[in-house]
Amino acid sequence: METIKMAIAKGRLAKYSIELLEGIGIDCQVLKEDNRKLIFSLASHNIEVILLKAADVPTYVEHGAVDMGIVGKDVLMEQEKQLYEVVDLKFGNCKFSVAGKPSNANGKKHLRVATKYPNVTKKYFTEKGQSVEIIRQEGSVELAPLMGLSDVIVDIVETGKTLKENGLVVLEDIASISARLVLNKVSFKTKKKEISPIIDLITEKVN
Ligand SMILES: Nc1ncnc2c1ncn2[C@@H]1O[C@H](COP(=O)(O)OP(=O)(O)OP(=O)(O)O)[C@@H](O)[C@H]1O
Ligand SMILES: O=P(O)(O)OC[C@H]1O[C@H](OP(=O)(O)OP(=O)(O)O)[C@H](O)[C@@H]1O
Repeated sequence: METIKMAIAKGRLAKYSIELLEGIGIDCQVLKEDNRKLIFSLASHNIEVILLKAADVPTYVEHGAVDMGIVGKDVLMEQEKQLYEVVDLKFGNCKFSVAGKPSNANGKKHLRVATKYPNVTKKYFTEKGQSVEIIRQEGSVELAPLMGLSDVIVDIVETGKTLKENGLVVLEDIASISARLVLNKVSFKTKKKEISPIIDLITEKVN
């Protein structure tokens, strides 16, 4: 049996990803130990797990550095990498929205939009025929309209708390987001025997 290499996003999705693997009978105790290791061998199932930044998961999967990965749909939409998206894991639920001050800039000919997701933003407004200037941010995107840097933002909304506490409102919803199981296209063929049972168990577990 060949080893299956799996990438899991650190951060918000890690805990749920580990719970999912445990839910299908894979012992993940080593992943819960408080250390700085990044590669973990789940020997009982011949699986190697690597932990990395969410935004790097599709790169590892596309290049075949790992066979499969767990990552948010937001990251997949932004990056549009060549990989197979096989299961909606139904955790990490949130959405992409356009948000701004209640007295928003709708109707403006040219909209300034602050975001961590320039590609998603560009695609959305292009499809609407709205001309935009995209102002790339690394975080705390909600600040931009408050400080006059942008007219609106495109960001992730989960509970809506961040928007509310900063006096912003959702103006338009763009897409629903949840975590996805993704596969390298070559591994799907060459390691089908090892990968298929895991996909089946995960599919059964989340549905
Ligand atoms: N409220 C939320 N804000 C951001 N991401 C969320 C939220 N709820 C669920 N998610 C999901 O969790 C993933 C982000 O988790 P993580 O904590 O790694 O994010 P991050 O803040 O983008 O990380 P980083 O610090 O690496 O920039 C997203 O890709 C998304 O799919
Ligand atoms: O609707 P809510 O439940 O309030 O969640 C949404 C917020 O969470 C994320 O920010 P994050 O915590 O990742 O910080 P960031 O601003 O540094 O991106 C996102 O960018 C929103 O700001």
